Amino acid sequence: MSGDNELLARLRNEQFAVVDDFLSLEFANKLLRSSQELIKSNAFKQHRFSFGGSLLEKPGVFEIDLSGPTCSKMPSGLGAWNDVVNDFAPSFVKRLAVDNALALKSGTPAIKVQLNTGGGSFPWHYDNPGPPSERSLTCIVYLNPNWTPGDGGELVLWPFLSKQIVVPPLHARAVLFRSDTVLHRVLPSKVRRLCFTMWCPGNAVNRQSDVLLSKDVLQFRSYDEAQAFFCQSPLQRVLSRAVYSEDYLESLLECVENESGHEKISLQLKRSLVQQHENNVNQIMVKLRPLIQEFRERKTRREIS
Ligand SMILES: O=C(O)CCC(=O)C(=O)O
Ligand SMILES: [Fe+2]
Repeated sequence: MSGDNELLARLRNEQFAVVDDFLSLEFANKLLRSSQELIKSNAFKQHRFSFGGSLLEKPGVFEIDLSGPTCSKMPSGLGAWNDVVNDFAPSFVKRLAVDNALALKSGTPAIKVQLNTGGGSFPWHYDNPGPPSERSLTCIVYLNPNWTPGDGGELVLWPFLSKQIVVPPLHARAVLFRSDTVLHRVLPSKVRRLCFTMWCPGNAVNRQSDVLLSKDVLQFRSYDEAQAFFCQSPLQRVLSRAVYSEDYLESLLECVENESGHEKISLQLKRSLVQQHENNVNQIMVKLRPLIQEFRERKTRREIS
């Protein structure tokens, strides 16, 4: 239990935590074997995501939604994944339910098993981008006993205006973070890479003060004070795409243009993604230009220091 308290303190103070040996080696290996059965029976489906009104494929990323209606009908069954759904995940949520800030809802969280191959990546994003999402805590668990540097597939966390943290997807390692304040991406994976994610919903996410950037909120006495505020507030999501504009676009194109897909995206789709991204950024700039410019400068200073 003291382990849980330490974990919760880290989540409160830093908004993320990396936990090695999160699973026993025996359980991690069992999950790996069940995943291999599921791969053989073609149970993993193409991952899709929406951007600017289009539903796009992430080439090289496949998944099984363990909360979905189809998973009980898997040809070979879920094997050890049943233990995650019925026992491991709900007891994990129960252990962390003491934390008032996360205010986790009890029960089984949403769970996804994910397979990346041949260059599959994720662009910069928040797992909880705003209402109607109820995600409070993300917990990703990696199942890659043979991962070595050079394989790619690292998770990169980017706490607001802070340094990037690159996390190798090592076997039985978990990465936990607040779904509404931790910007992150996944680097292209050159080898087969497995993980599962538990998204735990909370009762206290996306309150008005987390989504509405009013004039009252913007009464800062200094940019240092503003930075300290946005670092810990989900309101950073309003600014993030403009502050990290180049990084968002570069990672988005890297993700959808991955050539392991059936065909390269058309020039027309690429243009419309760039346009949509620029529209989003301009909408933020029109309202908050001085603040964004200052934060962009602070970001650059951090990168070169
Ligand atoms: O594959 C990972 O390490 C994380 C994937 C992710 O960010 C997501 O599913 O939202
Ligand atoms: Fe994510």
